[in-house]
Amino acid sequence: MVLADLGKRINNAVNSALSNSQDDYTTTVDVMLKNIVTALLESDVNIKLVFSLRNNIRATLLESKSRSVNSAQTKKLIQKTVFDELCHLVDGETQPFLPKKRKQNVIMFVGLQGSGKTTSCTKLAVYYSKRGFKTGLVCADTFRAGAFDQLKQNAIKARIPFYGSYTETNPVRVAQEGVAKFKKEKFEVIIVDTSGRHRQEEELFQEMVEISQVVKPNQTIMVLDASIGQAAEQQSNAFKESSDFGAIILTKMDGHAKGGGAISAVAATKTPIIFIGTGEHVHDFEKFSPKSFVSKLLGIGDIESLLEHFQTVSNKEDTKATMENIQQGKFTLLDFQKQMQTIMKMGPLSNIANMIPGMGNMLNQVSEEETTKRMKKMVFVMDSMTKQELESDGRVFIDQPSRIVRVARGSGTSALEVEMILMQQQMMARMAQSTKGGQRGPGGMPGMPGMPGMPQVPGMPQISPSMMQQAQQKLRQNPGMMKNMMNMFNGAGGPGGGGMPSMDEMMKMMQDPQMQQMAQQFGMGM
Ligand SMILES: Nc1nc2c(ncn2[C@@H]2O[C@H](COP(=O)(O)OP(=O)(O)OP(=O)(O)O)[C@@H](O)[C@H]2O)c(=O)[nH]1
Repeated sequence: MVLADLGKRINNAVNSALSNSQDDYTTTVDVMLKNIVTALLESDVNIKLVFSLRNNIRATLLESKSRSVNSAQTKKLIQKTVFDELCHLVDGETQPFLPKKRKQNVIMFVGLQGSGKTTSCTKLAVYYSKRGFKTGLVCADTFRAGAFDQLKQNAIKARIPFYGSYTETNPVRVAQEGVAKFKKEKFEVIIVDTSGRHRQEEELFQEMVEISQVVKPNQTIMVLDASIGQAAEQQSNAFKESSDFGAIILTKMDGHAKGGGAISAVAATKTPIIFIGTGEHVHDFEKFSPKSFVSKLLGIGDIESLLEHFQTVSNKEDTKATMENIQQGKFTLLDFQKQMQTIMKMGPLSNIANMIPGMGNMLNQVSEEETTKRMKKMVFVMDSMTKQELESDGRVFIDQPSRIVRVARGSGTSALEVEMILMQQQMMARMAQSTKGGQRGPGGMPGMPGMPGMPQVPGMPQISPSMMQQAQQKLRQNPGMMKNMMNMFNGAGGPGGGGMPSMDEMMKMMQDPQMQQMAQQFGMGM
């Protein structure tokens, strides 16, 4: 998200206030606010909204009894007040409609041409379909040549049933027939894509009114391109007059620094933003919640979104099989392959890293391109294994090293690269073994790819023997560090400790300065 820069600037402003021991409390608050205000205005957030945020933060902080910025209580108050006010800035404070299971929910899309309507229709269809709703897509865009083909291609790729016509030119009739067909077939979510025009024409508004009258949507969603920044407010007001939409999807949040302006402008209209589009791929779609958004913006991480995202891209059957294996203390190469494929489907790694507390800068270590290349190689290696090898615990390769050479040849990699993958799978298998019998739960995040073995996040530098030696030397020179680390691991794994850390524990460790120092020495950025 391009908004990372805004988040960094706000963070810097807060952090320098927290560490300021020279100025008095009021001056510290004012300097912090000046920096936050400048950052928000430069991100195209409406000036009135920015000043209201500034006044609210100032009033809350100056009302506080404590006047020393050094007190832990004041520090907490500063952080909490800024966080809450940023949430308030992007919160429409209205609850959107939520489709109900075993009911027929019709959702109609409206928006200008090129805003990302068709793409978002498919993304939403995939979202609901992955959550067990029987979902269908109707293309009522008869205006743009190729619109039906676009929706059809997207729908086929995503395996979503669709309806449209190459010959019918009346969009109202297509919408009516499509919805009627899906209703008859007991579909639970029926999404209707309508045509967009390049400007807000009377004719377009009339068409939307007519379609709405025949399909009687339970929810109308307006799609807005975030790159228009605060102009989003004016555009959504213009649409509101003819189409009573109850929710907004903001697209192209990946490509524009003005996204913050668009979100706050829309929130000011009290229409809930339900999703944001963060790329062209069908899975580049995030459920919008003010807290999650601000957490990610400030680099606090957002496990909720990560799990949401994982649920959308993962194959339920595969995840279930892997979880069953882990519970029995197994982690086969096939499990590893499936997890890798899921990670690859999760979209740009920087998006994922941003959701994990403390991992936002992981990719600074290795470029995104290089990371993806390494991950692809891992998938190629596993694709070159036989079914029997994949379903094994990996020891067949240790017994017959000639298999390693064969796989390396088949995947265009080296024997060393194959060995590295086997080593990673073995490490995960050992962790699975340690969780056997449910004594400590699966550890890490259930079914979360790569998570049980955080140090093996693909793309992160591998630990070479010489790095290990250096780290050991550093540990010998600094026994306190070792003790601290041991304590952390011994305390992990729930009551009794000594086990695999849970996700929460893992996150705490990752944020611990000593752990971060350790990780640097091992050549792994956190
Ligand atoms: N980067 C990025 N591109 C997006 C996003 N959503 C859609 N797009 C791209 O925006 C372009 C327009 O998207 P469409 O879905 O065709 O737009 P539309 O609103 O249906 O357009 P009409 O059918 O002409 O009204 C396409 O190239 C999409 O791939 C997003 O969230 N991020």
